[in-house]
Amino acid sequence: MSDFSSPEFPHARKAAEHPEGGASGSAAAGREKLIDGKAFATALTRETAEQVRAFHAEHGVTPGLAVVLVGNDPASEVYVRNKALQTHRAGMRSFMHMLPETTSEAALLTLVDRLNRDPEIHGILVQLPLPAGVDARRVTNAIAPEKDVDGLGEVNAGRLALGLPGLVPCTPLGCMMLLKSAVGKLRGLNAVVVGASNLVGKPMALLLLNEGCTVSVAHIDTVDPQALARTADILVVATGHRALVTKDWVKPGATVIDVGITRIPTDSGKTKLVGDVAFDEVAPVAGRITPVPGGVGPMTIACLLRNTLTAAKMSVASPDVF
Ligand SMILES: Nc1nc(=O)c2c([nH]1)NC[C@@H]1CN(c3ccc(C(=O)N[C@@H](CCC(=O)O)C(=O)O)cc3)C=[N+]21
Repeated sequence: MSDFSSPEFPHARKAAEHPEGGASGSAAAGREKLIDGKAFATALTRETAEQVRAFHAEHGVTPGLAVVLVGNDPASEVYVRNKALQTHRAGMRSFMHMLPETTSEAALLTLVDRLNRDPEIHGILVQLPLPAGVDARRVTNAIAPEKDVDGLGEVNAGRLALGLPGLVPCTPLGCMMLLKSAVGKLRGLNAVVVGASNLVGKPMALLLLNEGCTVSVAHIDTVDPQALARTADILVVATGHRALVTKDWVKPGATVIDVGITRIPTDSGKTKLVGDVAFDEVAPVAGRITPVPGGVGPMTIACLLRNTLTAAKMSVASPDVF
């Protein structure tokens, strides 16, 4: 069972094992500062796969994840296929529903209802954003709370706000794991979350609060987000504005978690992924920092698999949580 106040961190490496590189900007110091989300995610998924095997041996149940994608945005399709691949790699079953852009809200609600009743499915994720004309809140909320592996429905969001056990949104959960690994004890630290979305910013702020941080949230109406960010021992950035956070936003030694992912064209005619943090100038100032790609993104998928296993475990334990 997930516990908002004390998530398990199976691969947490203590901060002591990672001596700080100081505020110098050498390439070597830069590498030491990196928080390797990709490696962490690989280890976490390996452990999830082991637990899936043990769970199957004990209960004869294989965890199943249903992913619903509406429309044909190429980037989303790649991402959803990657999820399916990883799901199989972890020994789980994957049920893909790729629907046309013209899919109605009623059709989506009918599908979600069917998935809710399907005993082979333990986790349901409806990829966001949904097309205009579909009420995303209504669809998200139609997912049964015990299958809501995105943690975005009102029941799980409410449980997070109350500090009760439940399913935690994957991206913030992944960020917390990386933070625990990089920083160790979070209690008493100043945390600033830049961005107040329901998907990342708000649940992130609540998780940090539940861990004993003093939390501030900067958002679109915040008068001086830079000054606020500079008070942060822990700075989490999730705005979707690339390179928003420059070195002047960061207190020397702070731990910086970059959630943003924007795909931009390169000079050679290809594309590359960049974050919300101007990595090259912030890395020398930060104590520890996540890269993009290879930081938070891989953790999101690893946590989705972990949440699916958690949901499958709950389905056999018939817990009194929901
Ligand atoms: N209901 C819902 N839940 C989500 O969690 C959700 C969603 N809708 N809609 C779209 C966003 C986006 N998202 C990503 C997850 C992993 C990577 C990821 O693995 N990124 C790799 C790079 C992948 C690449 O190369 O394209 C990385 O950062 O290293 C990216 C993006 C989850 N989202």
